[in-house]
Amino acid sequence: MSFKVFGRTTIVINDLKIANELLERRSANYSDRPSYRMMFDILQWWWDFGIFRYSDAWRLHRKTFNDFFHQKAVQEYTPVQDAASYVCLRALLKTPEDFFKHVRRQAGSSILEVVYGLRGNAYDDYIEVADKSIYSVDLAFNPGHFLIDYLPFLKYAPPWVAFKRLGAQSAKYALAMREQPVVLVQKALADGSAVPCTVTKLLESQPSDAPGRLDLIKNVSTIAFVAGADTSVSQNLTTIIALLHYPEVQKKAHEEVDRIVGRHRAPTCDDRTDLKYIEAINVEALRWRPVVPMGLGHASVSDDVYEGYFIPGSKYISFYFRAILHDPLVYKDPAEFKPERFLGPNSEPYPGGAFGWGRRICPGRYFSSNTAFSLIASLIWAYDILPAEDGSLPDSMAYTDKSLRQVA
Ligand code: HEM
Repeated sequence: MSFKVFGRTTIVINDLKIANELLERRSANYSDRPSYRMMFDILQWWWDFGIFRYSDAWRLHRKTFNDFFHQKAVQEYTPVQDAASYVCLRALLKTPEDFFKHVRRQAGSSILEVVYGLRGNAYDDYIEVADKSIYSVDLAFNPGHFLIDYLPFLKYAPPWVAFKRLGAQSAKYALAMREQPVVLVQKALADGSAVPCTVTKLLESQPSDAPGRLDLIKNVSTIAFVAGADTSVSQNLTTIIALLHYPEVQKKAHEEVDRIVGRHRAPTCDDRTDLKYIEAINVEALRWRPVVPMGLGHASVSDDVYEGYFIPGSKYISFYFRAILHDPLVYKDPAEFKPERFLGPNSEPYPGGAFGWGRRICPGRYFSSNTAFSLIASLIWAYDILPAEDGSLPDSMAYTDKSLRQVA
């Protein structure tokens, strides 16, 4: 399907076969991004390589990021993620009413510790700044939310226009969020108190006079939190909602954890290969309520033809994940939460599209799978997840309408 808004054509992919063909097999032609003018020019997220055009600058950022987050590299971080899950378990016992905050801290604090070596109160300071910037960006990723993405000349609109005022408020936080933690790490390195982390490794491994060195370090470190924290939280909250709505799934998960881990210790990421049912629960959560329901836009580089359809270059490619990941021809009873679909000899396909496709596929997916596993396995081990005392359940469809799916 395609449609035109203010002369800009958007092609919507809603079929797994087409997504695989265009975005995987022909990914050299479909790895560009549309120009996110609101984010770049107004909200000052020009450092975010997730929205860079397909270019050498993007390749350099992506490679640098990937050096720290590829499948093998993330194994080094699992003790940090497991420790964050135990902190969450204890916090839930003390103040269960702050449930959302604790689940968010598990994902956010792991990233901040791995990337900047930040611990304790430094997490709260950072969150305060980041939240103020991320709020507007969630809106800006929604196609069509800001007209400037279709009418770039609006960049010259006067400063009192609503989107400009919003931009002016949140831009200073975007820049502070990128700047402050790296400055803290530099100071810690200077006084000998730095905790080894991605930024210390980058600062120490690159010659201090290399052009653009500090910008690159700031850019790749900032994106880890902004792309990785709330996405993981969304997945984890979806899983918790599913466990409430499907008590039989929770029962099987309890049985698996009791059988394989037992009561004498809590689970860790090292149990991932053995706790297959927990693993399947996390995968099913990604399919059931995809975290980024419309993905991140791709764009074609040059003209192409697919099954007789002409696809011109520079066109915006969007996704309808619900159609792809709830296709009844691929997933039986797609509306049901059934981890079993990923187990056994006739298992259904892994919903990898939830992390995107081709050269732009989410480079944080290995890290986030550990975050999800660590939290859900620990919660199952420690608690029964039950409805409220009055028996009510959260609405399993109540999410916000932002680009990132968030429990309402
Ligand atoms: C449940 C968790 C997550 C989900 C569902 C998710 C999903 C996505 C999706 C759909 C994209 C766009 C892919 C495309 O354009 O084809 C993306 C991009 C990205 N993600 Fe994730 N993500 C998650 C966690 C993370 C984490 C933990 C990190 C970092 C540690 C991260 C870092 C990134 C980055 C840097 C990009 C931009 C890639 C590029 O443009 O080259 N993500 N993610």
